[in-house]
Amino acid sequence: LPGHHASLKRQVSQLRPTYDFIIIGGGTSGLTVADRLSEAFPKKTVLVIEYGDVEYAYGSFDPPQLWLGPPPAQASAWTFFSQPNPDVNNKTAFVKVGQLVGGSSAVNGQFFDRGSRFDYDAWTEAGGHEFRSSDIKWDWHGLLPYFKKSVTFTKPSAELVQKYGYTWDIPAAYGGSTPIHSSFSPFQWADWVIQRDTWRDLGLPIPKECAGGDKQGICWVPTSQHPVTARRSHAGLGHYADVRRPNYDLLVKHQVIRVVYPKGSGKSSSPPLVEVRSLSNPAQPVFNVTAKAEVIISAGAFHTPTILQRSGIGPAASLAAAGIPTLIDLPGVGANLQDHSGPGVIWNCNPIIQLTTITDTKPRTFSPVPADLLNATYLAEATAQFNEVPARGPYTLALGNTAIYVSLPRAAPASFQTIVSKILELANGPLSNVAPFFPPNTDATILQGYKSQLSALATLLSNPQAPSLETPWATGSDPTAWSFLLHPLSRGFVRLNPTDPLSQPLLDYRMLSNPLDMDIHLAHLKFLRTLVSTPTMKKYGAVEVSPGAAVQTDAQLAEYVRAQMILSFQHPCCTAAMMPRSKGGVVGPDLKVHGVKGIRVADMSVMPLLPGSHLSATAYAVGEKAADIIIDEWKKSWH
Ligand SMILES: Cc1cc2nc3c(=O)[nH]c(=O)nc-3n(C[C@H](O)[C@H](O)[C@H](O)COP(=O)(O)OP(=O)(O)OC[C@H]3O[C@@H](n4cnc5c(N)ncnc54)[C@H](O)[C@@H]3O)c2cc1C
Repeated sequence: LPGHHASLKRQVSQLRPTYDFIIIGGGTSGLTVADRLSEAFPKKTVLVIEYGDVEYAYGSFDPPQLWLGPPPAQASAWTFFSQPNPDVNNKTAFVKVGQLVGGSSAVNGQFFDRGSRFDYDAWTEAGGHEFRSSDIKWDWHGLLPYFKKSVTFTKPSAELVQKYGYTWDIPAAYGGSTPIHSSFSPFQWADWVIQRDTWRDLGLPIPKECAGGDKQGICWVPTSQHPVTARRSHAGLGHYADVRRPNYDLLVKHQVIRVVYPKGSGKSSSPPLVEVRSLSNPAQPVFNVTAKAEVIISAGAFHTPTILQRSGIGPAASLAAAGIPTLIDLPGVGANLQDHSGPGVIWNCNPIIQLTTITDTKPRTFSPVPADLLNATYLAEATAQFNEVPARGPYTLALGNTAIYVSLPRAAPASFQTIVSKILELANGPLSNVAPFFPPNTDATILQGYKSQLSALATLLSNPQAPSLETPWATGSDPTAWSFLLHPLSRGFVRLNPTDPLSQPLLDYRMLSNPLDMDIHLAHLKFLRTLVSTPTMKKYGAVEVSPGAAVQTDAQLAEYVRAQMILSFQHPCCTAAMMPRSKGGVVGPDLKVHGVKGIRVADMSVMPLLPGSHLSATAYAVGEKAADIIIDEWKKSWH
């Protein structure tokens, strides 16, 4: 990112006396909101306060050498280890979060998909009748215009279409012209056809477009990538660096401590002040920045609830434990943590395995394959290709751009009804039936909201068109089909560290605390294990390596899940959920925090339920919709 943008501020002394809007967190959703508000109100001022810096991001796949080794120590991402998960052999979740201008969009795997229409419809269903009367709708129809607006999709060249068979449908899914780019990589590994043919053998449909709400079968997923340079497109570029607007300031290397109401004004008077501290000069006293209109918190699923809790907005007991006076007892702040998780199924295929040995001179069936990156010459070549303008080669593929999406009725025709009935039993039963999935003394409003969520999830999981399993397939030495549990039933939480509330929060994922998640994992795994019998896998001599022939019974498979599952696929969310207050919610459909004035939340923490997708496309859409809601409201009051 260009470091000398006129609006870039490094000291609070460089700020204006006041701002109309203050946005906390210069990440995916936050910068989207900032861009739109500064555009809509040229005479009003917008300040974004960001913890990290304006810098080149180490992404998941750039610089490329990171792919194979551990990432170097870097300032551009936080790494978290959760508390141990008792139901998963006490394993801890390892989670990364972007800490720079652009937030997680600047370091993620660039897989740029959206959930299915049913995932977003479930948000409305979970909100229940309290939200049904709202004019603001967060269902698929309410979000689609913002999905479309939030990106510019560029269709691939005729040559790439010919080579790989990429498909898309612009009217169904795209049409926007925002400088956040979605395009297809110019590269595929040669063995990608094994995946395609295997999935085809299973009879899965191949939709022309999976971003238009109907996401079932074998999907091409674009990459968040510039169509010409083939390099990462992210919020820091599209919603900050590319924007030249005199009313838009960005303060970097400052941590927002809390939002605080001016003395004597009380929580009902708006707007609060934002208290910040310098990270580059810790000796500097904390500083209050004044917002004349409102404050929007967009610090992501871990830090948004932390900032609210430091502001005295959260569960009274944990605030007290951290020595923070309660402004408003809102038990849902930090609760409802969800993430994608799952184990993989691994095969050994003759033509691929023979390539894992660099010195192997046997004739190749496919070339190149990811294992070639173990060869220093190929690695250097791939790196050089990535550094060309436009970039070429394997690193432009980032995380990959295909996955299959399968519903529970399709994956487990014989058992899905039993699973769904058990979920419905919980949804319709007493609170005491769901209480064991939560820590002792969990507030009744949270349990009530959880029952509403279960009801919506039962609808979702019984829908043959709504995916419950995502499988991105990693080729390479051993082809692996990862089994993403798209709609988890277990809930974790994020709490302030009571001994040091300014440090990183404590995460408790509580994975598999609802044992029905295990039933769904088993259903997914059993489905994936059938792949080995497809004609394509047989043709390549595939043998299941893991779970392996010895794992047959449900009990053995469950042990396999506990031993092998990855606890976070880097999609934490839902910790300031858009649910009624009576259901443990934190914000309403207008994204205002329940019970206080002048504070909204706009980021991945507002989702009540995790959609069946990677999250960045939804984060942009949430930012776009949040901005529209805010603009609409202030336009009315300023005219
Ligand atoms: C390693 C990784 C891989 C991923 N892969 C993919 C993928 O391939 N595809 C996909 O779609 N999604 C992926 N995701 C998820 C997706 O990128 C995120 O869910 C999404 O970008 C989150 O957006 P957000 O606006 O909620 O938060 P973020 O974009 O994380 O923004 C939050 C911002 O707030 C700042 N902040 C936090 N606390 C404070 C504070 N106290 N004061 C000031 N600023 C603060 C942070 O520094 C950050 O910049 C991945 C994420 C990670 C981390």
